[in-house]
Amino acid sequence: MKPFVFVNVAASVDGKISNERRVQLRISSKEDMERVDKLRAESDAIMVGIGTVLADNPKLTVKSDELRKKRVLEGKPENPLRVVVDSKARIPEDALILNDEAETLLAVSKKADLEKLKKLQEKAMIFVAGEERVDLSELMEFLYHIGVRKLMVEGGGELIASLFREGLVDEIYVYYGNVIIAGKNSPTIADGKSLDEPAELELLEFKKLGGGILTRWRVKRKRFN
Ligand SMILES: NC(=O)C1=CN([C@@H]2O[C@H](COP(=O)(O)OP(=O)(O)OC[C@H]3O[C@@H](n4cnc5c(N)ncnc54)[C@H](OP(=O)(O)O)[C@@H]3O)[C@@H](O)[C@H]2O)C=CC1
Ligand SMILES: Nc1nc(O)c(N)c(N[C@@H]2O[C@H](COP(=O)(O)O)[C@@H](O)[C@H]2O)n1
Repeated sequence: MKPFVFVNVAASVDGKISNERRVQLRISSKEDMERVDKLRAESDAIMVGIGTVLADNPKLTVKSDELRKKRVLEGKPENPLRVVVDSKARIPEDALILNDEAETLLAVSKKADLEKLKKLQEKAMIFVAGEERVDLSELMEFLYHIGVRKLMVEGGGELIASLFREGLVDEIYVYYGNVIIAGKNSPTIADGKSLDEPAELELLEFKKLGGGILTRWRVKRKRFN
């Protein structure tokens, strides 16, 4: 069993999610950021890859006081669980995602350094899955087991591509901001190795939002290799 998995990313019109320096760029409009905050508040967990943590140093918390209060009234923690996919435990010990505003699960592989894990254990739950890289299917089963039913994936491109390759994505939201970023080496919505066959999607929704366009897609067929 696995949670319902949806991806949310903001891309330029040319499909980039950052530039060649891989710095955090604001692509979403104010209206889109509010939508993203609602999606976070409705989720049980929010996942990112270590590339995103190293580039952006995100907190992945719900920003609206009202939405956090609503979660508490519903008997949930103020913020969803944060999940970092990080085979070798490269996460800096002072990463904001390890702060005490929310619980964090660090998913590592057997390659992770045990001494570093001992230190990180004070700040995050550790889950080991996979020999070299984190075994994403095993991680999904574990998340379901601990009660995660709705998982939001916020990037980056390499993690998103792996999730598609393994047939783990149910839906994807792409917000196209009104910008062009360019750059052959700029990260895109799905990076890493290309899929053997393209993943087929069904368009569920599109609308103008702020200066850009919000699209929502369902993954029609899950296995591509
Ligand atoms: N505009 C937007 O909406 C967003 C933009 N971004 C941007 O994206 C960029 C970061 O993306 P990217 O560099 O692709 O990094 P990711 O966040 O996708 O992390 C990728 C890393 O995760 C680790 N990993 C562990 N197991 C797996 C697995 N099974 N499959 C895939 N990855 C795995 C790998 O490192 P290891 O082998 O060491 O474990 C890998 O290099 C930044 O520039 C950031 O600003 C990010 C999120 C959203
Ligand atoms: N939806 C969206 N729009 C953008 O323009 C973005 N740059 C991102 N980035 C994602 O949000 C994370 C930052 O979260 P916090 O504000 O620190 O809570 C960042 O790491 C990306 O995953 N998203």
